[in-house]
Amino acid sequence: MTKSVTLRRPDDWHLHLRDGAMLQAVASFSGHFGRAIIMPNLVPPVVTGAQAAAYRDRIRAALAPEMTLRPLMTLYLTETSDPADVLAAHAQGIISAVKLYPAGATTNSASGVRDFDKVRGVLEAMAQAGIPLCVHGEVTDPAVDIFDREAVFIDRVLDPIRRATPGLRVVMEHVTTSDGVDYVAANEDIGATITTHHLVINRNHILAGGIRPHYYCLPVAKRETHRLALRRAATSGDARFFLGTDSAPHPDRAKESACGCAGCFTAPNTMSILAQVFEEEDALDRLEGFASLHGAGFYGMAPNQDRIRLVKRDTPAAYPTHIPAGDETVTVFDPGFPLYWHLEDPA
Ligand SMILES: NC(=O)N[C@@H](CC(=O)O)C(=O)O
Ligand SMILES: [Zn+2]
Ligand SMILES: [Zn+2]
Repeated sequence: MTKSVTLRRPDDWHLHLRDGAMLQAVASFSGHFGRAIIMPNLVPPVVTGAQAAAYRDRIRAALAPEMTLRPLMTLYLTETSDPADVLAAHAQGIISAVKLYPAGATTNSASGVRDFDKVRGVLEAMAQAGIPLCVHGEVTDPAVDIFDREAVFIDRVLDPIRRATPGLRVVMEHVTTSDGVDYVAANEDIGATITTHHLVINRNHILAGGIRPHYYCLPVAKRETHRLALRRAATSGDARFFLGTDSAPHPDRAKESACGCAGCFTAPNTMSILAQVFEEEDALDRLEGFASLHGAGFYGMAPNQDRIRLVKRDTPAAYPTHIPAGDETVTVFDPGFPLYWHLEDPA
């Protein structure tokens, strides 16, 4: 008997679409989502409401008319961000959230925050207005081991910010550790996105038997116990955990380098991989919550009205291993197993 699962159309609560030729190349691969929170770490970053509106329009123009994706924009928080501009952009419906990058923590984060006291005014205004703060949760202290940077961030930065700013709604983006999962599960006014790739790979995939740049992302994948904790959280039914693919395309040239950059491009095969993961966890009935309901609930939005169907067939689903992007190529995330779950859209 053919296995299948029908879901409300899923949303992606953490997505990088880039700009220019890369935007043109990758946008359609996320076209089947209902909505996506678009990350603002362009060069230069999306800092003002006007920049966010212009970027939103470039994204809309890159999507074919039949695509369902609606971009939900974010502002990149800097130490000089103007609370009035943030509030106005939200009041005008241009932005859905603000993104906090600790300076130097990840791709294009140089304009991020060094001194968290400097953004206190913006965070207080956001708490008042109910604007969520999306956080890249890693410290940048070179003395802290890269595998510990998420756990240390919770103690040194995230928890103090939340205590100092009651009512601030925080999304711990791309949570990668059991420490992160436990912190979210124990608190209110907080949610967490979990990526597709962190449900599949642990740190061995990056380093054992040769260095594999296409599995390198930030936060870096941790040891197996953490991957298992993420799987439990994603399949738990707890509404604080929801899908944010963090699909983050880079040209192969930039990843296959002596100093390769961080990011996995998972947009093309995310739904097939997630169906496989949830089937392995005997939790296919919870995929809809994770991918289609919990995130919308956190952001105070209704679920999408229409549905998609995932069908398990005898033959693997076809997806490209690489895609062209201008003069470059981008490698699609390889989960390391064949994908028998096919996306049927509409259901
Ligand atoms: N996740 C990544 O490894 N990279 C992201 C940035 C980010 O989300 O931290 C990117 O923009 O390439
Ligand atoms: Zn990040
Ligand atoms: Zn990201």
